[in-house]
Amino acid sequence: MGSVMKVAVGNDHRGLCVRPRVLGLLAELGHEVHDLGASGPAGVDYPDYAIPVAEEVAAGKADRGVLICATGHGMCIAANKVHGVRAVNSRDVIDAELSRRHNDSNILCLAADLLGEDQIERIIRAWLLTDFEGGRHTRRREKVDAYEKSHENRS
Ligand SMILES: O=C(CO)[C@H](O)[C@H](O)[C@H](O)COP(=O)(O)O
Repeated sequence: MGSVMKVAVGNDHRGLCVRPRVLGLLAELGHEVHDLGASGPAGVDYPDYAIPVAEEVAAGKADRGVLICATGHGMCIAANKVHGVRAVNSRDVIDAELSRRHNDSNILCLAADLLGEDQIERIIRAWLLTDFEGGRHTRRREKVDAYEKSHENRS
């Protein structure tokens, strides 16, 4: 059992089908969930869900974020526009674990169209439990952070 975290969650219309399972899993694991996802089937736009979740994580209001759309790609692209976010789109457990161990990923994006619900659950469980390894990976992450900082407030 890992530590309890605040997890912000977002989905678009294509992620709606797995939303109940994801929210249920996070609650079952004891995490504090902030649900910012679409609750109905009407077509919506993924940036409207990715960016609020990313902003919560970047501001420290949430420790982690989980975003679900059809492919995970749109959510990942949009979330990574917010400074301080390290969003990844993971298709399997090893991929998700490596994104934590080496990249300190703080948002996990998932493809509702390409992954079954059981696979999504396995990926989320592993991602939440895996720690950042630090060491040489910190130096690399800091280079990304430094680039981001040096480009803040540029238009
Ligand atoms: O996967 C997505 C973005 O990467 C989104 O879920 C989009 O909805 C997807 O691109 C499909 O769009 P559509 O309007 O649902 O056909």
